[in-house]
Amino acid sequence: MTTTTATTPPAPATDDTPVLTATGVTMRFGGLTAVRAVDLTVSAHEIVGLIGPNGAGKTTFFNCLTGLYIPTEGTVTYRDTVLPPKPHLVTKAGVARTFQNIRLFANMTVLENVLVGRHTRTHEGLFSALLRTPRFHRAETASTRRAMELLDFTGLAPKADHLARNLPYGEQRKLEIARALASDPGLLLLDEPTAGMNPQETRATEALVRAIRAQGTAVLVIEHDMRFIFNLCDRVAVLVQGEKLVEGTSDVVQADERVIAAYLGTPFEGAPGEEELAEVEAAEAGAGATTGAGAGTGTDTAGTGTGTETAGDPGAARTEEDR
Ligand SMILES: Nc1ncnc2c1ncn2[C@@H]1O[C@H](COP(=O)(O)OP(=O)(O)OP(=O)(O)O)[C@@H](O)[C@H]1O
Repeated sequence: MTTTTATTPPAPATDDTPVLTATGVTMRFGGLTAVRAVDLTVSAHEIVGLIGPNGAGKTTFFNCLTGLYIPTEGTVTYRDTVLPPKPHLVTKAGVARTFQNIRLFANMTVLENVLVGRHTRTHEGLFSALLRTPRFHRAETASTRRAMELLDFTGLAPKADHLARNLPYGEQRKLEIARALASDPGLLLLDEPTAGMNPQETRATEALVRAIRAQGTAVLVIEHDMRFIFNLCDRVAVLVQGEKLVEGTSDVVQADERVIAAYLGTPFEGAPGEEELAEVEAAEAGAGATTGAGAGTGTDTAGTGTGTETAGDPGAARTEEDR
């Protein structure tokens, strides 16, 4: 089994083959154009960031990529095949995602949540399941083995039997990622994976995303934490009022005056991450804690006590069962 560590995995060999190609994607809601003629590619082994102010159209763009919305105009292809406008078929094609507001099955165990994410990769029908055929048992065993590998990978294996709703907030976010990975995606879309996390959890998530890429899955990530984005991403695209303003490496985007004016404000001083590093190291020294993408912090950073709410958007906090 593979376990992630805080050590940064070596960057994989460059591969310019695009896995995702969005061309001229436009999404209108009545008179509002939320996304306007956006082009974006993500290559195999790339980590690409999508940033922009609130309401810029980032999540709407994700929804267009993943079949939740049918774009008013434009096309989205994954490995040269146009993606169907149905979320489960998009997942089956190889594109998985997490949501800004955590969507777990709160009353199912951690392992069961990941097994749900496996369903697009299993082919056993209802008949086979009802009769509990040997073929069904073999498929079930293989799914459980893969789910446990993913829990090990994300550091959640010791909590496989816990109910999802009892996990601390940061671990719920990790579980969402483990569940998305269960469909064996070639591209993973993460919508604000560190929202509500403390610096230690954010750093662990950064290591986890690198480890995901090292295993061959490209990543497109929306995030408001600019240090996370600029430390992590090979390329960053900036959306403002539905349009792509700039796209480039972290250095190029951070220095772009239009991006500073529209979104970033004052440029960073000093190397990104230094402040967090000092903060994390102080916390770790104090707590004698282990670090690493796989190490859950056990901290309920949302401060909700329930483990089911999101910090940034409490009104929107919900689980699959709430809907
Ligand atoms: N289903 C919808 N119907 C109507 N308008 C919508 C819908 N979804 C999003 N919008 C609008 O589209 C615009 C873009 O919203 P979106 O949520 O994509 O922005 P965002 O960049 O993800 O913002 P945030 O960073 O706050 O999550 C907003 O003006 C929003 O109100």
